[in-house]
Amino acid sequence: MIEVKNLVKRYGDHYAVNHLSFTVEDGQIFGFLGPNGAGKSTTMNIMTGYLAATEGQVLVEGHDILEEPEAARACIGYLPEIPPLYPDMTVEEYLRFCAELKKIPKEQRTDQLTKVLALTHLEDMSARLIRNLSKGYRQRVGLAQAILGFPKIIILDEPTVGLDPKQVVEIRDLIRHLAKDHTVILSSHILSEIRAVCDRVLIIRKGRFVVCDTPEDLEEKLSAGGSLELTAKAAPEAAGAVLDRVAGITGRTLLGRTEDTARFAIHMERDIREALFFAFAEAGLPLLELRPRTASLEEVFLDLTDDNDTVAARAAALFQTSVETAEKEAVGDESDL
Ligand SMILES: Nc1ncnc2c1ncn2[C@@H]1O[C@H](COP(=O)(O)OP(=O)(O)OP(=O)(O)O)[C@@H](O)[C@H]1O
Repeated sequence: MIEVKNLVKRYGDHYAVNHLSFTVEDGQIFGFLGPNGAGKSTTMNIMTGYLAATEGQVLVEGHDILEEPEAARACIGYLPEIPPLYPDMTVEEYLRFCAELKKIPKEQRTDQLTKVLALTHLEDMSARLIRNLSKGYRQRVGLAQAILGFPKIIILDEPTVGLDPKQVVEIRDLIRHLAKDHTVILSSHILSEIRAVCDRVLIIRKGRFVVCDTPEDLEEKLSAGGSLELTAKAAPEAAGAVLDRVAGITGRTLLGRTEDTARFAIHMERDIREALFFAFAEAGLPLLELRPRTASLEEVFLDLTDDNDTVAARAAALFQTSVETAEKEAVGDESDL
């Protein structure tokens, strides 16, 4: 288990990680999702002891990463965003070197190497110089070093970045395989990636906790809050002005527009279909369509991580993760924009 408590990483005035807390239970495939610059790599680097936090605490299997770094790091295998490979070594030389650094007992090294090469489908490449490997194979070597020693927790920072679709599928299969005996934490800014393999998803934005749930519950909660799709014969601004006057709307997103129509997703705290009907009628703007909608995780993610702080705060409020935090963020983060 990993417990992250109130983690802060500041660079000057900039918060790369801003009071982030979460727990990863044993046996999970835990996805760390956020747009570029959200703070995923920074958090992972702190969790693995590569970077010191400004404030907060990380406990790995009960060991504080700062106070008992050896014990904590012994539980973790880490594939950083840029794996530290030595191009002049062969794959086998490099992995033997890593096994030594990880203090794997000598008599176990050959056996472990064989297993890890098989798991990452690198058997035929073991005698190749790393400099002569393709990007996909290099990524596998990085993965192989993370798995060596078969630590309890395996942390992978963007493990499929730059890989072709076939390689992506292979890495996903490997992650699922590893998850049978290990806790796996992986980061990505690609939602489909996380959805495909993860039991639980933590979404962060600008270094802050947004929501943590199963992919299915994330979708369900957004829909359960009540969501409608509305198309009006009006310019988006005019339709938006009508929506501003209707009570009970917790958020809206413009989904599309044509020359004379605007289509919105409306999130509501109660059934407001009648009120919408009368409001548009009163404004003389015909409602062309009004229907319930279910949100895809893609939309949940886009809303939650929207560049516009108000949109993101409203989406976060739907999950009731912390309405206060969400609202504070909407007001307090203007300087980050
Ligand atoms: N050494 C540093 N000095 C100053 N700012 C930094 C440093 N490292 C990271 N940052 C900033 O901290 C924030 C979080 O960066 P981080 O690399 O953790 O994000 P990320 O979610 O991993 O993004 P990506 O998906 O692009 O890798 C960014 O705004 C980044 O510019």
